[in-house]
Amino acid sequence: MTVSLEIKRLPHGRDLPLPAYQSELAAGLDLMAALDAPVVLDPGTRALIPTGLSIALPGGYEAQVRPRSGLAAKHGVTVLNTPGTIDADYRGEVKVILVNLGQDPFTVTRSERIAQMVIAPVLQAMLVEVEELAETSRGSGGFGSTGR
Ligand SMILES: O=c1ccn([C@H]2C[C@H](O)[C@@H](COP(=O)(O)OP(=O)(O)OP(=O)(O)O)O2)c(=O)[nH]1
Ligand SMILES: [Mg+2]
Repeated sequence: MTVSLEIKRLPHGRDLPLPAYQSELAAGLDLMAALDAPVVLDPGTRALIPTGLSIALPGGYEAQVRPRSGLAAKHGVTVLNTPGTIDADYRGEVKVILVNLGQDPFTVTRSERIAQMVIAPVLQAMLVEVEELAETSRGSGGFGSTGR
């Protein structure tokens, strides 16, 4: 299924290619770092990485900013707030909060693919406040109540 997405390259990202699906049926558009200078992520630290892009999603959709498994598996580098949420009414720059959970410093360089953006439908809930909720057999059991 496809949906059209308005995307704008910001001045500091104008020379970078647009994000792209890396295979025919890929779910995520890879996002690149639009950095002027490399950023060193020491172990246990995070950084807000610009992508040089802003987008206008159609109403009823969100974009999720997710880690790339290669960076996570090889370097322990992931997206801190995964999945990051891009609201349909956000017009600012898409940014990625990278965190280094590995043991070695990791250097992020310009044009490096740092995360991926998945476009997904969202429902907004219409809240209906009640005094009592419908009963279920689970009830308030959770957090391992069914065993390991
Ligand atoms: O990984 C992310 C997460 C968010 N955003 C942008 C788009 C999103 O629409 C906006 C707000 O994000 P969110 O709602 O997660 O953050 P908040 O802390 O609740 O900020 P706000 O009060 O602006 O909603 O920030 C990003 O660029 N990258
Ligand atoms: Mg918010």
